[in-house]
Amino acid sequence: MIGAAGMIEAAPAAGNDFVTVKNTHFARSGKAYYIVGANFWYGGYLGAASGVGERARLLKELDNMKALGINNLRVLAVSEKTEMTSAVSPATTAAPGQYDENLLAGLDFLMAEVAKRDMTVVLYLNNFWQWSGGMTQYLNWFEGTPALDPNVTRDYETFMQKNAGFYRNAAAQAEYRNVIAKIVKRVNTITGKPYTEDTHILSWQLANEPRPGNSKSTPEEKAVYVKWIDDVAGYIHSLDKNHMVSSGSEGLAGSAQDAQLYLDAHRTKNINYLTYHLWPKNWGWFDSNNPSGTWDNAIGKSRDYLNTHIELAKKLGKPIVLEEFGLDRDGPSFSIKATTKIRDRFYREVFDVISTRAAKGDPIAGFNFWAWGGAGRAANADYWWKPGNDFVGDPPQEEQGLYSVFDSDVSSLLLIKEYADRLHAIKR
Ligand SMILES: O=C1NC[C@H](CO)[C@@H](O)[C@@H]1O
Repeated sequence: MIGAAGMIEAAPAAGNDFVTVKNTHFARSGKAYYIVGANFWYGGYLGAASGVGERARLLKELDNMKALGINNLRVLAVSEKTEMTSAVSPATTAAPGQYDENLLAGLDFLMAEVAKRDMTVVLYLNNFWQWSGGMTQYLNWFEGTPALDPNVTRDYETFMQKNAGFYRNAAAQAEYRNVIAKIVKRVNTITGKPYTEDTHILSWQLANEPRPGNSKSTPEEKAVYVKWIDDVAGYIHSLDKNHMVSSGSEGLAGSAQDAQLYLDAHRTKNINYLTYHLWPKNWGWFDSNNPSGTWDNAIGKSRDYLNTHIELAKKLGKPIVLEEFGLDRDGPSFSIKATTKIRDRFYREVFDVISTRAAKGDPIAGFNFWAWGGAGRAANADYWWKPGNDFVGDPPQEEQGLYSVFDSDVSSLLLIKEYADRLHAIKR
């Protein structure tokens, strides 16, 4: 369609209303809206017209996800240029005020194609981790400290404690707000539509997995974190009256295991719904070199984690989205040839808890598995990403194949389809 502005307009999609919160659920065009989602951090990268862009692949990935019943994508909106080898390049912003228009237009293209398929997108505006530059890169710009790559320092506790300095650094926060305004107030160069008017954006998200500090976060760090979430979410709402805002929190694992902190950080009216993530291997509950010996521990703790957060959502009276979860391939192996029997069993366990409690009316808004690898393939024998390689579900700070769900993982895709159908069938 050629719109009045002479711009190419996406065909009007079915549900042309914003997703909103209705009591403790999502609603859209008067109906319940459940997220059956994929993490697709690189969706905007594939949409670029040149350089890293692979628009033909993007269209195929979106069609394949749509066919499975996937209706939502969680996407990195902004990356920061950095010296760190564990980070993606190129980056959306090379320095304060300098932007890569090719990548920004890639996000435009993604949003235009998402609209044609009536999907929705959660766009996160920063990253607590280093794989897109993120908060440590802001501190390099404004504190002059080296951007810290935990893959190099092997010291996550120090990384997390120093990264929390981002919330207190006034110059970094000012630039972060400039970047937020750059994206939120953008006009899509493909459709001519302002992002604030795009009903296919489900929400803006402060960052990927923001944490208050490390596992020993102090009361002062926690107070700074709670205020940061409230202030930045309020700032986004001041720019955009239409869309929801979420934090991107992992839940208790990202809140120093402090439930009161998680509640305090998400009580504000500026946070419209809750998020949590589930990582049994990352958190040491599951040892993929000893699967039979650690499975019971992993699945028991995972079920507890799921149910605990649904209960926390009840306490706050807000919907909650499980927006990341994953497990590695059998072996363990990064190879696409490896089977995924254990991961499929884990996915089914997670889906069963989510779909059963959603059907009962619990404040569940859906899930996003981590992460869509699709047609992407690891390029190097050591499975590490290098500039120019395919993008897969695993960002550059992890082996390419660790948690990705590829288009050849048929058993996993069928499982996702099975549970997509279940969630979409829930009537509220
Ligand atoms: O946000 C995230 N959570 C866990 C993923 C897998 O380890 C990781 O790749 C990503 O940084």
